[in-house]
Amino acid sequence: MNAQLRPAPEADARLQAFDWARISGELDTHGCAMLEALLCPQECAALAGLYAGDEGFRSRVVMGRHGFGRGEYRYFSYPLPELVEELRSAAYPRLAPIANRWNASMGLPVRYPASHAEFMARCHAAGQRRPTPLLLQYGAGDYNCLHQDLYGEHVFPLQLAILLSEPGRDFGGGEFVLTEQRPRMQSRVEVVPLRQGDAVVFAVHQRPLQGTRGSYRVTMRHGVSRVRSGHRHTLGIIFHDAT
Ligand SMILES: O=C(O)CCC(=O)C(=O)O
Ligand SMILES: [Fe+2]
Repeated sequence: MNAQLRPAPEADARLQAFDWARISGELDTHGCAMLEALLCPQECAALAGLYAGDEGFRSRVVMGRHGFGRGEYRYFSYPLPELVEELRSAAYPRLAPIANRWNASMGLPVRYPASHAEFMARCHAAGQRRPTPLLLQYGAGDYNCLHQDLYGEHVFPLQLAILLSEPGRDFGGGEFVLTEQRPRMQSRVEVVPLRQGDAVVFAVHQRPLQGTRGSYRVTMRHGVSRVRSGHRHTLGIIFHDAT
């Protein structure tokens, strides 16, 4: 990798501290893995605080207007806040080998380049130029329906969500949930017990599942259960851009 393609050293070192063999194993087994305390409380508060500002976003979506749930989110504009940009480019090279392994085992031909800059070039060349990292904001009664963050032909199959608020103190309810729909079987649900600053890395839409008769594809969706009290903010880092 040349210098321009290399992720920022600070974010890279922070991610390096996690046990990637464990994360990779949990992704294979469960379709998600936690990265505890990826951000400190000050960083969480600073990021959540951006939500109310007038700058740095390309659009705002009120979920209730689209049947997406209740609550709202804003997509960042480029240039992304430094920390978001750094985490996106530093997390990607650790996830690309997992994504490539998953595609190989699902019989999918797409392979992902080693650096996020190279993957961005692929997205941008295909007209997917709009940034997808976002901040979400929920109040009492809000929720996020099960969904998949697909924004065009090019999809990176893993994404990150970082909880910026502290459960029990800032909000109640509002659990991050994932469902896994297996062919001709009943669906499985997973609740991810995030605390403030924790990240979850999870499958965007499909993942391979090792069965007794080989590997098959399962369909994943994620969402947030009803926030029962208080306010909850999340940072979402999606690696493909949008049309
Ligand atoms: O608020 C959450 O925890 C879920 C956010 C989400 O849907 C995403 O980051 O893609
Ligand atoms: Fe999402």
